Amino acid sequence: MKICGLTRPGDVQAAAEAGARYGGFVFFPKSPRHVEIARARELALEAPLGLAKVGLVVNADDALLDAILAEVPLDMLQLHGSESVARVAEIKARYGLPVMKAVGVAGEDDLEALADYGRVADQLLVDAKAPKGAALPGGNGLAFDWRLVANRRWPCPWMLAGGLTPANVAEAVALTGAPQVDVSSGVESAPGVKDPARIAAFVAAAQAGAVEKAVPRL
Ligand SMILES: O=C(O)c1ccccc1N[C@@H]1O[C@H](COP(=O)(O)O)[C@@H](O)[C@H]1O
Repeated sequence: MKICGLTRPGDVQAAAEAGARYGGFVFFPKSPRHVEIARARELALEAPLGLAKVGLVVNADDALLDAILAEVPLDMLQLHGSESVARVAEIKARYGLPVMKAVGVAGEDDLEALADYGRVADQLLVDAKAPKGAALPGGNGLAFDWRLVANRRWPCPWMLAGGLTPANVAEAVALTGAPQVDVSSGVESAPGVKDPARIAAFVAAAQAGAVEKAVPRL
């Protein structure tokens, strides 16, 4: 499980204590979850072992990636813009870190891109496609039709994202068979403010969904 958009030390602790395996830091100034590099460094240094630190960027150039990685000890990069397949491969080679590519899904036509990116990325993040004109390419609290990706396999591991909440994540996991899930706005009390109780409820519900998938109720 990944909890994205951590901005305060308490968020990092809450994610780790709930059992999340990944914590995300957003480097995108338009986002209410944006963190400056110095702040992200402090948060990353406080993260307990076992919580992989993911840096989320949107169409970042090398200068920005150089600046982030010079300061912040990240374990993975999440590319959440319109980066091409070639750019994903370039970033992976240049920085030597695992790369997760986010792909927005609204219909069947979007699934081909997942296969293409899946051949170069280490992970795929299958998110809802942002509406035209949206300020953010993700983190909008919008879900897509999960039946589109039910029981799908791609060349690399994948995470389901987009509009997940403590109330719907069990159903999303049970329906899709997603091996991992990612959430941002669904575990907040206000934009950019994570809620420890919602984080704990989300992780517990996602685990319940995985059990439901493995052992369906009769
Ligand atoms: O969280 C953000 O602010 C954000 C900004 C820019 C790109 C992506 C962002 N978040 C990612 O989007 C998914 C879905 O978010 P939500 O759960 O629907 O709010 C999230 O998992 C983040 O990885």
